[in-house]
Parts: sequence; C-alpha cells; structure tokens
Amino acid sequence: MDGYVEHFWGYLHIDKSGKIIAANQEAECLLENNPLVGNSSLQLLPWLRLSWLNENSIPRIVKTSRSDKLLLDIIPDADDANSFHLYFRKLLDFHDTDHLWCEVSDSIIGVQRFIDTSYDGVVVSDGTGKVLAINNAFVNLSGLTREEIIEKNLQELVATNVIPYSCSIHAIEQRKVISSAVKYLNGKEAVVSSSPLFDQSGRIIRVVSNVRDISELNILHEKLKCAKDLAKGLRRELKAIQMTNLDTNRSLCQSRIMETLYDLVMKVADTDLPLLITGESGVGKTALAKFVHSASERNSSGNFIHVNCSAIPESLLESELFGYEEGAFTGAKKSKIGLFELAHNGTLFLDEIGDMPLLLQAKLLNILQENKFYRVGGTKEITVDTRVITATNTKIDQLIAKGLFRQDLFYRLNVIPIRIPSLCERKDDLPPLIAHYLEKANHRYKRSKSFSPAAMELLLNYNWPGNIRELINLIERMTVTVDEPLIDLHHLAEFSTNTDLMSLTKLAIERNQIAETQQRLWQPNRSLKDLVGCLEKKIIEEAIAECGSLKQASHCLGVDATTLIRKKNRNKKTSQIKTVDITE
Ligand SMILES: Nc1ncnc2c1ncn2[C@@H]1O[C@H](COP(=O)(O)OP(=O)(O)OP(=O)(O)O)[C@@H](O)[C@H]1O
Repeated sequence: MDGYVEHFWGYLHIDKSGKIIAANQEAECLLENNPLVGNSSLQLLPWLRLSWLNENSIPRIVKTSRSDKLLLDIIPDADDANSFHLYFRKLLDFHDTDHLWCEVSDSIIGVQRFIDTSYDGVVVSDGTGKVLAINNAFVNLSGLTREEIIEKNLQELVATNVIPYSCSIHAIEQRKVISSAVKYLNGKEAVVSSSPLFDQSGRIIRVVSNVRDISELNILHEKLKCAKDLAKGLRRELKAIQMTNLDTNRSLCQSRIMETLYDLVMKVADTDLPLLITGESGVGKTALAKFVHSASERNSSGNFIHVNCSAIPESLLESELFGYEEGAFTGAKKSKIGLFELAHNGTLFLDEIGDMPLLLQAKLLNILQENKFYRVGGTKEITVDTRVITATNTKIDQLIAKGLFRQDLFYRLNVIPIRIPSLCERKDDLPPLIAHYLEKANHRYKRSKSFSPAAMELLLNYNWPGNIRELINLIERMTVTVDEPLIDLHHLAEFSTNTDLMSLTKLAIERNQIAETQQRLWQPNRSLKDLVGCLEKKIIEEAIAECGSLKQASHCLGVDATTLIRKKNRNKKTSQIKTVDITE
C-alpha cells in the first residue's frame, strides 16, 4: 500500500514468526533508526503480541512508554498467507480520544485501500488544494511521480505547468461538483470529476477527484469511426456490384420480348406502384424484383426484403411480417420488429403470394391502403413506407374462383402486371445466358470447358422446363463433372438428370451417327463402279447447282456437256440419291 498511508505511517512487512521482511523510512524514524529488516519485530516492539497477527485487521492503540502511544493496524498479505503488513503511527495529543482514532485510522486505511483498487485515477486534496493522496492508477495515467504531487498545492502545480488544469481548485472555488476534460503533459486524456466534502460548519475539508482515462476510449471511438466509414464504403461497393449484376441480367436478355419487359420495368421502378410478377419457376421473378428495387431511390434509403410466403408456416407468417409485442403469445419474451418494418423506406418482396392465408390477406390489404398496422399483440399503430412487390407462379384467377384469394387484394397488387416468359418462349436469350454462366462456372471452379457445336445446338433446341435455374445447374454440373475440355453430346446424355434432355440427347447422337454413315464413301454390298458412279453424279449435281447451268458446269469440270449428261443419266438407275431437275 502506497500514498497517504505510506507517507504518514510507519510500515513493516513481517512474516508469521514475527521477522521483519521490509520496512519504510517512517518506521525507521519512529523506531529510532534501529536496523529493522531481518530482525524480530517481537524483540524490537516489545508491546507487539504474536497473537495479534491472526486477528483480522483490528486497529488498536498501544502504549509504548509512559507518554507515547501508537495507533496500529495489522493486515494479512493478500498474496501470501504467511506474512502481514503492520502500519503504525504516533498518537500525541489525543489521550482522551483514543477510541475515535481507532475509527479514524480504520477509515483512513480503508479509504486508501479503496482508492488503490479503483480502476480510475483518484486524487484527494484538502480544502486548500493540498494533495493528500493519489493512487497508482493516477500515477500511471498522468505520468507524474508521487514526489511531484503529494503535499503540493494544486494551484502551484498548475502555475508551474506540472499539470495543465485542476478541476479540484474549481470545485473548491465554486463549492460544487465540477467535471472537465483534461489532457496531461504525456498526451493522455481524461475526464475528471471533483467533488468537495464539507464539515458541519460548511468548510471544505476534502476534495475527491475521480480521473477516468479516455485515451483508450478516444482510440476506440476513432476505430469505430474508421470501421463505420469502411462499412459504408463496402456497402456502397456491394450495391455497385449488385447493380452491375443486375445490369448484366438485363444485358443477358436480348430477346425482343424481354427488352420490352425491361423497358416497362424501368418506367415504373421509381414509382411506388405495386408490381405483380408472374412466370414459371426459375424464370427470374426474384431477380426482376431486385432489379426494380435497385433501379429505384429506395435502393439507397432502405433494404430489399425477400419473403417466401410458402416457406414460412402459416402460424408464424403474421408475426414474421408484422412483428409482435412482448407477451403476445407463449414464448414472446421480448417484442420483435417485423419484416414490414425492416423494409421501411425499402422494398418488401412477397414471393409465392398465392400461398398467403386469407386472414393475412385482409391485413395486407389494409397496410397497402393505409400504410399502417399493429404488431401482433400491440396497441400502438405503426406507420411504414414500404413498397410491396409480389410474385407467383400459380394462376391467381383460379385461386380467386376457389375463394382462396381475395379479389380486392388481387386488384390492389396487380397494378402493374408483369409476366416473365419462359425460356422456351425467348430462345434468343439462350446464347448469351449459356455463355455467361459457362464463363462464371469456369471461373468459379477453375476450369476451361466449352460446348461442342452439337451440344450447343442441342441446348438451343431444348425447352428448359426449369428455366434459367435449370440452365445454370446443368452448366455447373457439366463444368465440374466432365473430364475433357469439350462438353459433347454423349456427356449431356451421361450426366443429365432430366429425362427429356437425356432422350433428346440420345436422339441427336443417333441422328449424328446416321449422318456420319451417309458421309462415308465405302458402303457394304456395293460395287466400286456403282459407288464411283454415285460420287460422280453427286459432283455433277453440285457443280450444276453452284454454276447455275449445265454448260457452265461442263466448262468448270473440263468435260463437254454431252459427256456430262451421259454420265449423269448413266448413274440414274444405280444412284440412291435423288437427282435434281437440270434446266439450262
Ligand atoms: N435476366 C437474368 N440474367 C441472368 N440470370 C438470371 C436472370 N434472371 C434470373 N436469373 C438467374 O436465374 C436463377 C433463377 O432466378 P429467380 O430465383 O429470380 O427465379 P424465380 O422466378 O424467382 O424462381 P422461383 O419461382 O422458383 O422463386 C437465379 O440464379 C438468377 O440469378
């Protein structure tokens, strides 16, 4: 223990047997400079009793001579059960108030213990500004030594620039708690709060200052600011990437029908009109809803929230969408914000809207008309500014006919109806989509695959019932599973999981084989003369077709026209290839 106690009190560190391990100067002074360390405290202090060591910190007054009295306190060492700290001080004029001093000593020692364990710096001064005690935390924080501060007047310390400012002096002057920020000479910053203590006559007897190091806090604050700036930058970049992706999506749709669709979407993106997107699964309804959000002002003011109404159990959907208040139902321990609120200033995309229960449809209609709703179990009306985009791949008019969907809600949602055509209705989009997703898969899986012309032709002729999602899946599967660099028809047949595609591929393979066979010159059971005749006829026919007339063809082939006609007709019977009509 340092500081106040050390300054005025003698201190001995003694072991269990009473041997002195350490002592301070005040102790040497009080015990008249006898060498202390190594000696027995019981011999040097005949009034000391070994039994007192085991009595936990009881301040006592002992008579050392006829006139001298010592105030004494023994504290066990917190780290070493076999040693004790002994504090003592002479009592001079207090013969009649011994019992009071016991309490005072106890509180002084107690205060010092308290301030030493404080995380914050502590400075105690008297009513004139003289420093009586400081703790280690203050020494570490201010970079000042005890000698520079203890017993010095704070006003002088400010005047001599040892400290930049004293909050305690202002607390003494203004007789109230004063708080202020201080920057010490070592650069550390602190928030100081000085509280004056008054005696019964209103005199200030002590000022206790609490000094909290805020340098760390400032550094953390700076770091937090940097992190926030970084997050802001990343969010901007993410949005830019998302926008690029969405722009790519638009540029990949080159069919006339999709270009018209995107033109319409661009016109309505910045309005708050509800959109109902229809189309088969995998055509890109979600992608289009994201595109609308990103192309609108809402992209910078709010979030895009995607809710699949068929994926959330009916019993949970209401509380998910609208949130709930504490105690609204069993298990609602805390209130929770709903997805509508989460999409405030942004876009709420309700996918598979046909699966929304009828009861919730009424609540949805209300919110679309009023922009207001109540949380489940709530009494406070909540107002939101949320754009609603819905999508479905079921026929809503059939649901209306069956009484499963509210007609009024349908009209409200279907302000801008958008039907995304299936991939088979927009085959012009296939080449850019295939090229884009093949490149993506090659990059992702570090491959360099390509499709053979025959495989490519097949992909262009296929109907893609699973639409773009099926196309992406097939390309990824082929890129990863095919070993050869060229993905050919037989790979499609081998690795395809779709029976339609598989049979289409097998058909194409067979057709290719027949074509190959037809192209071969040798055929079984035909004489050489017959085969040569056939070839000759084909050459003559091609020459006539290319040159435009028999005369020109005979000129090109270097034979006269009569020979050409004769050769052509000679092979007529044997040829299996139909001849063309030749007119000069
Ligand atoms: N125009 C486009 N260009 C490129 N990729 C697209 C395009 N539209 C959709 N996609 C991709 O196709 C896949 C399916 O799209 P999306 O999930 O939007 O379809 P969906 O119609 O919402 O499907 P579901 O009805 O099953 O929810 C996604 O991987 C998406 O990125």
